[in-house]
Amino acid sequence: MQDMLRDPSFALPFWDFSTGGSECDICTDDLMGARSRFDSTAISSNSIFSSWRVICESVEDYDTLGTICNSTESSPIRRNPAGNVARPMVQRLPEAQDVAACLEIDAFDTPPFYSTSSDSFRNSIEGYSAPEGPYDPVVRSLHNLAHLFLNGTGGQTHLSPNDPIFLLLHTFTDAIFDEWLRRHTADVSSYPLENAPIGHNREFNMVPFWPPVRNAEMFVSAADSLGYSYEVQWPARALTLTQIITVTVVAALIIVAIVFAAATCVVRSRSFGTETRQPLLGDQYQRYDEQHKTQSVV
Ligand SMILES: O=C1C=c2cc(C(=O)O)[nH]c2=CC1=O
Repeated sequence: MQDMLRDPSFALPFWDFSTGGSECDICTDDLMGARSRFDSTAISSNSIFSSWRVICESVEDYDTLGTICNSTESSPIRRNPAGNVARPMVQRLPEAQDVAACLEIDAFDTPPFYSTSSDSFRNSIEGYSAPEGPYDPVVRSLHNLAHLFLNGTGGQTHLSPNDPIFLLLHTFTDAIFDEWLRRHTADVSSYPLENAPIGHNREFNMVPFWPPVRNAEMFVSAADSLGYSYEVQWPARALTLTQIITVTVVAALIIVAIVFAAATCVVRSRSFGTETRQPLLGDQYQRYDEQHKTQSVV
């Protein structure tokens, strides 16, 4: 893209959604559009995106027209970040620690290679399992949570690409995948060969790319496949409770050992000091009688 644009400074932006807060930090008029002051679910008229219109809004048309989308424009983009009062769990964005936890999962995917998989990096980053891996039907995390947080056009699967935040949300999601590939030096053999949902097995084509691209071909870093890399400051993993306890116990033992050693030194130096100040001849002392070759205490 840099070559096509003849702009070596061109870069794909990403939205680090792992801020843990209830603010959409990119929802400002100089970026993706602030909230309208007159309608809490609309984009401010100061933003170019307030004039954007949603296409492919009618799911019913998919069936009746026999086409995926006829490109007719309908309503404006809706967005009400953190505003889903009926679902408090999606009122806060993922935490940086969620990203760190997800990056630690070893297996790319686990049976049944579905939204119910546990200990699967794929399902964790997608956001259907807890970031650490266990599947929980109630949980929404990372990518899914970022979508649902937007609470509007960007939160509905068939509409979300209409909100320009979609691109930024997905470049960050892809950056996490890229970092996972780097950390785990993942081999394509960890990508399920069969039994994943249609389109998701290793040798299946990625719809809708043309010419066809197989999933296996994209299981390499962005630098190797597409010639770009991400500039992200990855969060360090917080210590687990076991690690905290271990560190605390070891630190306590070291402190006890130091205190004991110091106390021993003090006691020794004190007793040494007392000894040195003892009179050479005390009240009693030994006397040697040269004449009788005997010793006696006086
Ligand atoms: O656009 C999307 C909207 C989503 C909502 C969920 C959910 O977990 O309920 N997941 C989504 C993925 C999307 O891509």
